[in-house]
Order: sequence, then C-alpha cells, then structure tokens
Amino acid sequence: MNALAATNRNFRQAARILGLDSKIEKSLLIPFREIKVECTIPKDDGTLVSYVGFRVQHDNARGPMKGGIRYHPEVDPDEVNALAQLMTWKTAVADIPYGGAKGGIGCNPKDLSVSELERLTRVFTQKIHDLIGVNTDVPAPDMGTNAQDLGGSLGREAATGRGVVYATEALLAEYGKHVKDLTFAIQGFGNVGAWAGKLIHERGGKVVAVSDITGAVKNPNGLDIPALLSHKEKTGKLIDFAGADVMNSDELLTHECDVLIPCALGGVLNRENADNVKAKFIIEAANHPTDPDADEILSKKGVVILPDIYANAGGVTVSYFEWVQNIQGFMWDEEKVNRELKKYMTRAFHNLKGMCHSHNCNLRMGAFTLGVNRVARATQLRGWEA
Ligand SMILES: NC(=O)C1=CN([C@@H]2O[C@H](COP(=O)(O)OP(=O)(O)OC[C@H]3O[C@@H](n4cnc5c(N)ncnc54)[C@H](O)[C@@H]3O)[C@@H](O)[C@H]2O)C=CC1
Ligand SMILES: O=C(O)CCC(=O)C(=O)O
Repeated sequence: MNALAATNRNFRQAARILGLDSKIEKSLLIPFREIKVECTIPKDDGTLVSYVGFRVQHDNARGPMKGGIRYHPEVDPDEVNALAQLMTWKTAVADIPYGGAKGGIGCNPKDLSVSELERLTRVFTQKIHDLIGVNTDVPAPDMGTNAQDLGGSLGREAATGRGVVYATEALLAEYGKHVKDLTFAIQGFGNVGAWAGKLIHERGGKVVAVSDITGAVKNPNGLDIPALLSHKEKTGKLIDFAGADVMNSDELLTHECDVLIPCALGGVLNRENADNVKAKFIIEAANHPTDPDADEILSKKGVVILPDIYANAGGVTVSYFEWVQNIQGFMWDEEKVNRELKKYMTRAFHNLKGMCHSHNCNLRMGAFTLGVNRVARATQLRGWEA
C-alpha cells in the first residue's frame, strides 16, 4: 500500500471513531490545491537539466498551510500528497495555528553543486511564488534541504531531533522508564537522526547502532556520538569509525535495542521486516516510516509505536515560533525556544493520551483522532465560503 493509501486509511479510521459527518470527511480528504511545475536550470558546465517540482497544499482550516520541501530522487506526487495531509494532522496535534502542505523536487541533491542547488531552489520558488506566502503557505526544510536552502530561527535546526527526544521522554515516563537506562538504534543520521542521537547520548542513553545512506555501524556498549559525528563530517561516511563495528544497513531496523528511531525514508518498516523487530518502542521521527502491514504486525507483538504526526512535530512547532518571532520582530534566545518546544511537546502528548483513553485506541489513532477532530471542528466553524 503506498503512502497516500495508508494515510487515507488512517484518516478514514479516525473519521469513523469520531463519527465524522461524511461531507466533512470527503472535504478533508481532497487537497486544497496541488501544484506541479517544471524546473529547468543550467548546470555548472552549461548544459540544461530539468526536474519536476511539487507543492501540495492540503488544508487551511486552522491557519496558513505549512510544511517542508524535500529534495530526493524518489519524490512522487502521491507521497507528497500523503505528507501534506500528515502535516495537516501534525499541526493540529501540536495545536499550532497552521494547516498542512508539503513539497518536493525529484532530484538527487548529492549530484548537484551548491550553486546548482541554489539555482534549482530559486527556479522552484519563482514558479510557486504566487501561491505561497507568510499568510497562505509557509515552506521549510525537509529531507535533502537545510537552512541554506530555506533559513530558520535559533534552535530550528535541532528542533525536530530535540522534539523527538522530548516525545520519547514523555512516552517512556508512562512506562516508568528513562533514556539513560535504555539502548537505541537510529536509522538515518542527517538533521533529525544526528540531533536525536546527540541528545540521547547527552542524556546517558546508549545509541548502539546507527545507519545512513553510506552504511551502518554498531557498538553494544554505546557509540560515542559526538566522535561519530566529527568522523562523518571529516570522511562523509559512518564506516571506518574507530569506535564501532560495521554492520549490514538492512539489519539496523531489526537490531537488538530497546528503542528504534527511524529518521530517514517512509515505508521502511513493512511486512518483510516487522516481525523481526526487537525494539519495544518505535519513535517515528521520519514521516510515515511504518506501513499498515507493519503497524498490525508490530502491535500484535506488543511494540509501542509513537506516531510521526506527534513524534516529529518539534520541527514544525519551532517553525511556528520562527513565524511568531518574524511577525513580532522580536527574537527569542535558544533557551526560550527549547523551553517552549518542551511545553508544546508535553502538552500534545497528554492530549493524545486523552484521546487514546476516550476512544480506547492506540497511540496512532489517538494522534489521528486528536488532529482530525481539531481540523473538522475548525472547518465546521469557518463554514464553506472561500
Ligand atoms: N528536517 C525536519 O525538520 C523534519 C524531518 N522530518 C522527517 O525526518 C526524516 C529525515 O529528515 P532529515 O533528517 O531532515 O533529512 P536529511 O536529508 O538531513 O537526512 C536523511 C538521512 O537519512 C539517510 N538515509 C537516506 N536513505 C537511507 C537509507 N536507505 N538507509 C539509511 N539511511 C538513509 C541519509 O543518509 C541521511 O543521513 C524524513 O522522513 C523527514 O520527512 C520530519 C519532521 C521535520
Ligand atoms: O517546519 C516545517 O514547517 C515543516 C516540517 C515538516 O515538513 C514536517 O514536519 O514533516
């Protein structure tokens, strides 16, 4: 099942649990607007190359649409659509005054020079310029993009990983557990994975395995994450790190650990590997890492899954703080950003748990019902006039 079919399925299940009116259900499923543009740029050697860029604006009932722009060779319209819808529920779960959107360009940023990337970002922005803006649709970084492409507030770079750790702490507290006593495996060591790993390491948690596109490394006594980060900075790779053994990347997700944190692509947990997962907790730092087959298998095994639309909401929450600071012309220090982020993540966790209790459902449906209910209510209050 592709990401869109899976996301629609979760949405429909939440709509059923909430007893949502069928007309509202239908209107929430259809995206507000889908944009597809051709982006042609001259490469550094003068030859022309063309890419396809997408921006899907899913819903604006609760405020301007918000979501990242992804540069990845596998970007496809259905996936961007699913990710835009997930943003609508995510901003509602975080209770920030936004709707949802997502964008992507089907390219491999590693094959492009900094100036080629700049040209591509400028062409894409120019093509969608009239349809985005501070009160309509506010882009941000995602996979393959960073502050160089899209800018940010103090604390924004670390925000998703930091939010993942606050979310993990809130979940573990329910089970009387602490980061410092547990082992972690992290798939993806880019913005989100590296920050999550660093903050877990600072709290005394043992990160026993890490992977990225270049390979995977493990150490049962815990990897020295700051040293691994500087090794990666110097060599561009995880492997050949003195404090670790190399492992097969495919085994990362089924590696022995207490907590698994996928921080890379969607759909990585599926019927092929779900039964072999050893972790007791999965924190969905990536968007849509668990497909519906895996969801079912893992829940039968008693694995607790903290869903993406809550677990990785720290990034968009700090993007909201950034928007607020820009509007007010008043910059916060990083300590305030982090303190407010923790407040939002903790409050969202308790709201989500409240929905699980009210509707006797798991954490994913707790998050979906929380988000969908807030958006449906805003839709009803606003009415259907443009
Ligand atoms: N950057 C942000 O603020 C947010 C990101 N996310 C999600 O988190 C995930 C990661 O995003 P970023 O860290 O921003 O991207 P990034 O581009 O900074 O890092 C992605 C990482 O995944 C690795 N990777 C790619 N393919 C892989 C594979 N097949 N096996 C293992 N590792 C692989 C890359 O090598 C890289 O280390 C995505 O799903 C994104 O949508 C979610 C919320 C906000
Ligand atoms: O910071 C943002 O506006 C968007 C973050 C994002 O794309 C995501 O949460 O998946």
